Amino acid sequence: MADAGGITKTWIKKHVILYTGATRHPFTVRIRDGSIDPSAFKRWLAQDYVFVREFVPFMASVLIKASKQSPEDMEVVLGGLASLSGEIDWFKREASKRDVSLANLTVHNATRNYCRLLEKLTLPEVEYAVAITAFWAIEAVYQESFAHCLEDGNNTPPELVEACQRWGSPGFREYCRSLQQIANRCLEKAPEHVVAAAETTFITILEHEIEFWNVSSGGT
Ligand SMILES: Cc1ncc(CO)c(N)n1
Repeated sequence: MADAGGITKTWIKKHVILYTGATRHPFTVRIRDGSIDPSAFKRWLAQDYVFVREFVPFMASVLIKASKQSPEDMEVVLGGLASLSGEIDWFKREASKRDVSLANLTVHNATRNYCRLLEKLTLPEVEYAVAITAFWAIEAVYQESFAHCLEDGNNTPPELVEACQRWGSPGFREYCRSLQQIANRCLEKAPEHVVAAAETTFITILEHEIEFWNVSSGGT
């Protein structure tokens, strides 16, 4: 990924085991190999619908913090927030196509725990540098995971290509790069304790992403 370098790039290297665990998880590698079990994809679809609905207030909280920092930051975050309305519609259409009910869903523990983290990160006392780093990390994991399903040599089932393109497209890669640049700039100016909190949050997000993929793969 042509990333923005900076502090976040050093964290990707420092925590490469976790980062690889989140961005090359068996769930998405099976999509790329064409060996994904349809029931696993349906499980992921339902759980990610729950996640994306919780992602909205978190992104709104980042937008508020960004608006106090810089007009450019606010516009990048606003672009992401604006796309969520269409994303929720996409989940509903996909669920309907695949006979996945989005009503009375069983919310798995990994999904519930990840949503609880989002709620904590939404709080006003969470520093902007921590919040924007979290936002970038969450988006970057999906970007790298699904871009891999579209790269040369993939055997991704045709009916799953659109899902992979949602997060694996060059446009989404550029959006993630913009978020990474903002995070790097904030971290360069941040006091040490804030940088430490952002790194801890980065690690925690990778752990939650791995647990979330595990559920889709049939884990607990
Ligand atoms: C669990 C999860 N992480 C990241 C994204 C990217 O928005 C998503 N849709 N779901």
